[in-house]
Amino acid sequence: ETSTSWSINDFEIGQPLGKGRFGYVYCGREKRTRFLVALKILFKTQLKNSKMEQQVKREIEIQSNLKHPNVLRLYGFFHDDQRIYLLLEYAPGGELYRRMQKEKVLMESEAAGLCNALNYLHSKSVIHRDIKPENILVGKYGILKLADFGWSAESTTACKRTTLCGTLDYLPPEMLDGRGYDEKIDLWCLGVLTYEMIIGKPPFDSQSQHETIRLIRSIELNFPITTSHDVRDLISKLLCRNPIERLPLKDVIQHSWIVKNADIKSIEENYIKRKSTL
Ligand SMILES: Cc1cc(Nc2nc(/C=C/c3ccccc3)nc3cc(N4CCN(C)CC4)ccc23)n[nH]1
Repeated sequence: ETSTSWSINDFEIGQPLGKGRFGYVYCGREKRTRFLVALKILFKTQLKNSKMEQQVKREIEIQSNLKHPNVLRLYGFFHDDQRIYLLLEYAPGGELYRRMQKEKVLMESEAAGLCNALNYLHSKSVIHRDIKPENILVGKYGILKLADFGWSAESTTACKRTTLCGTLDYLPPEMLDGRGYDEKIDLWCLGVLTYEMIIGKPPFDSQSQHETIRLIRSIELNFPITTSHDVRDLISKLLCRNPIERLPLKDVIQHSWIVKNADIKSIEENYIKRKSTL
């Protein structure tokens, strides 16, 4: 936590983990302590051309003072004449959406952890605005880590990006109607994401984007018969067309399903138990 100024020479760079919008993310290790990190390397020239310096500055400001087990830590940053380096927490489980493709459904406890993260963000008046499996990493014991704050806070470009990337599944009705949105958008996305993690596909999934939009507008919610009553109850209270009817986070984290599933300890215990049965 000291304000030491790091340099790239303090780290051994491992294999690239992925390519973000403005540069690569590598696994890295701090030489002295052998502490694993994820190094997000951004090129200054690219940022300048796309006027993204503000965006990156905001990502750094927001994420560096967020400290929560379900929010990916930004430990610090440094730069040299060509690059900016973000020192991010290393999540050994990889990307959630890849894991969902492999394992189809997750443990209810892991999905519940996200509500705690969201509640924490809103208590710090941060709106994530882009909650979907692509922006979530899997930490130790399967604990989910909300990442990628490049689109949070006031940035209005989020919705353009979401539609650009074609993942309509997470768009709430107010965005489809071009109305304004506020932090209640995160509640809608939490409902969609919880549904997708428990059931294995998004609630308004369909072959055509047109049909998805129709389903979002009409909020046709169908649950498999195996879905537990309490998670149905929670999801139905989050996926309300009218944002003010959505269950506020303070009630979400007291919901029977969350209380039963959310605490980190039970996630760790379940995870270790599950690992031993595999
Ligand atoms: C910031 C960060 C990443 C991270 N960990 C990981 N990120 C990414 C993919 C990252 C990425 C980054 C930018 C764009 C696209 C993907 N992939 C990962 C893949 C991992 N493995 C090990 C576990 N295997 C099951 C899957 C492959 C482990 C950690 C990963 N911790 N902290």
